[in-house]
Amino acid sequence: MTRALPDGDSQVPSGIGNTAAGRDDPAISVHGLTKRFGSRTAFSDVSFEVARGEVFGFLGPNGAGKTTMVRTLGTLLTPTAGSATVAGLALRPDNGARIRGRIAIMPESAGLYQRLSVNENLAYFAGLYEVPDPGRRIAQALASVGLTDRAKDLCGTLSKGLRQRVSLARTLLSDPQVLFLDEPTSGLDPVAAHEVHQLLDGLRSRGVTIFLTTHRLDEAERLCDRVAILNTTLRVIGRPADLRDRLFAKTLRVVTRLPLDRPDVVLSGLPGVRAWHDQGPGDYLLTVTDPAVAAPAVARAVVATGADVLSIGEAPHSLEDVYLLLVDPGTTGTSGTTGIDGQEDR
Ligand SMILES: Nc1ncnc2c1ncn2[C@@H]1O[C@H](COP(=O)(O)OP(=O)(O)OP(=O)(O)O)[C@@H](O)[C@H]1O
Repeated sequence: MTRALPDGDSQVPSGIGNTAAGRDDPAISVHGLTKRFGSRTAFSDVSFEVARGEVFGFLGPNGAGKTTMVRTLGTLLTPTAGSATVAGLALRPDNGARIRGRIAIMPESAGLYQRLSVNENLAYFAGLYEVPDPGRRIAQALASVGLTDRAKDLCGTLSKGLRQRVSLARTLLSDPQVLFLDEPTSGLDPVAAHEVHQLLDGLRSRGVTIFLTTHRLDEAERLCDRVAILNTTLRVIGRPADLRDRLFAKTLRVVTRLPLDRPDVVLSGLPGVRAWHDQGPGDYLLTVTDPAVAAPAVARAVVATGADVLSIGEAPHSLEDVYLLLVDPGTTGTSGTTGIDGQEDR
């Protein structure tokens, strides 16, 4: 699904005649993009690609540049340097209107008129976007977010989760190829957030490309094909599972009822075991090359000493571990990091 961005592939097609590219071309292609506000750098020299139909997560701490990236790719801000294509069009001022015709942005705050009904809000925005056949489009968008029966309610009377759904319906009016969602579940309770996740699953199955910023690592892990971690510069890109494997050594945790008498003798030199240390009485963390090879060997060796094994299993790392390691290395002292040499495009 993803395409590499090889060296020298920085040429963005020029000319307003850059019509939608072929199905294999990326939905978003960013090369060396930088945005500064005066002396403040929001993001610098960022490169990545998002495939068509991909759900791409953009993670980073406060002030990392996520919203600025969304606003830049959404043609609301002009980049300071670098180039990009969005929905098959070069990111240039003279392409702004055409790009906006192919994308939609859902900002962090819903931006709805509280004293207008759901229907009136959507009709207003359909007019603004010059959506053809607005009545049908509004009905479709409302059905997509499960709000058909709330169409006449005033937006001001809706819960935050329902308003977020109206906001999502608004972005669907123009039938976008690429949807930018800036923290779509910010401030929602778990049930409302789950509903938004289900809606995004529905959009994914319809082939919409989704560019999603979030602080919620569980959300990124659950929804995104790939994630990028940004902190002014891009730190890493990859599938959540690949990032965990790439950044952390595999570890096995072995817990015995009583501490082993000679763990150094028992655990050293076993197949697939590279190193070990104890985390407490009868609690051992082993760095292994392949858990499937190491676990049976470790189990046999420990049981052969007469010890009772209470549990043995792979110690998982979460996307949160990856995030903390890259964004704030001081917060992790975890074992077995393999190190990373900065940004990586796949
Ligand atoms: N219009 C602006 N003028 C000046 N500085 C700005 C402007 N917009 C953003 N910035 C600065 O750019 C940097 C990146 O901001 P941005 O809002 O993109 O971060 P973010 O990752 O979205 O943060 P958060 O997670 O807190 O929403 C910050 O230092 C911010 O203060």
